[in-house]
Amino acid sequence: MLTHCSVEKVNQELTVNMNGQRRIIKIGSSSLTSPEGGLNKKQLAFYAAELASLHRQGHEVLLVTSGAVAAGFKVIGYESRPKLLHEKQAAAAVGQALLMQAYQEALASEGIRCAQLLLTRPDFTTRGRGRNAMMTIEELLRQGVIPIINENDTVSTDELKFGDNDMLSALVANLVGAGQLIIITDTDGLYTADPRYDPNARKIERVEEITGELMSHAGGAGTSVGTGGMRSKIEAARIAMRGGVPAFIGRVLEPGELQLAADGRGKGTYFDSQKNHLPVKKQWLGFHSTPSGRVAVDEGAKNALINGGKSLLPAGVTEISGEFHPGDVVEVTDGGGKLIGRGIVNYAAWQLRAAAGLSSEEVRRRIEVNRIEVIHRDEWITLA
Ligand SMILES: Nc1ncnc2c1ncn2[C@@H]1O[C@H](COP(=O)(O)OP(=O)(O)O)[C@@H](O)[C@H]1O
Ligand SMILES: N[C@@H](CCC(=O)OP(=O)(O)O)C(=O)O
Repeated sequence: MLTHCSVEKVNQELTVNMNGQRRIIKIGSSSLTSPEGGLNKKQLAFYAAELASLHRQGHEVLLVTSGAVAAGFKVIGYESRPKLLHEKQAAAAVGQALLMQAYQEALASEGIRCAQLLLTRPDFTTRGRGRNAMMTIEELLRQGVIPIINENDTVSTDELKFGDNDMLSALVANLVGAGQLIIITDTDGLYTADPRYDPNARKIERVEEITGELMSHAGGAGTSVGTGGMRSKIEAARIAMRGGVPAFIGRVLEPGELQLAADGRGKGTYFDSQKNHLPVKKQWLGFHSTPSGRVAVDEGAKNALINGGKSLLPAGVTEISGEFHPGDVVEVTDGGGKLIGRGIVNYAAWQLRAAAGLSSEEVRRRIEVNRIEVIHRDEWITLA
């Protein structure tokens, strides 16, 4: 199967689907701050002008920006980017205000208003909160305001974190049904190896599907202020693609380059959206929900779920961990503990412990359950 184009094939094949006018732009710390800490205001003003230009072209523009920790740590008195959670939170609390002030001033000089949205993971994993965030964003866009989004670092503990803002940008892109996700970074796209270390690394212009081989090309962060590196950007692109949103990862350094990135002519790598993208319910299940437990299944059930498009029946269940109730999301693994997917479970954990390994007939005789399927195929997503 074709995974990514050869470097020779390049641009003429860029038939990226970018009909939607709604663009999510993600800017990383390394593009906005200096390694010693503090905002690079000139650079930030440049991006603001690029956003303004895109906005004037009639696009609905949403910005996901990092930089709060990097902007704030020096002001607090830390010598380098802090590692401890409470220090990062303190730095972000200082830096976020500086970051917003800088965007607000820069965009105002372009005649554009902006708004701050600070989100945490539960804003996506709890359906009502996700809807509220979406309604707010919709109203801001209707009023011509650019929403500026960052993680709410002050209240995010490690378990609640998105991981990094690359992931946040993909979740936002799916939430608002964006036409394109543009991840701006300090390198002009994805290479076959980290170009900092491998002079023979070749650029990949276009990706149709993200495979394990492609993931293996990607390394960690390039600078002391960046966090996720190329790997987290590809993960973000994967989530956007599965949600039907095409993505771009690359560099925007000269005036007009953001528009070029939006037009399919940017300096970076383009990721196609998948034709059979997931319906919203399955996106939520796969990428936004928080599993309450784990269910291991045997090989027959694994095959039925992944290849047969079938529901999971009690007979295929071998192990249960965690406490869950009907309607909760559980992770499903194979016998070796490898994740194969997630689904909405119809049993409480205690019921499933009693039903595991039994035929459906036997289960009906012994336990009162609303549905015999442990997970119905319509409430299942394969993640293997
Ligand atoms: N295969 C690869 N192709 C391109 N860049 C890579 C690759 N692997 C690792 N990188 C590194 O990822 C860095 C970008 O990630 P990061 O430092 O987290 O930036 P940001 O702050 O923009 O999120 C690049 O500077 C680059 O050195
Ligand atoms: N919320 C953090 C984001 C950290 C982060 O993800 O950074 P990056 O890898 O530069 O996008 C901040 O604003 O500092």
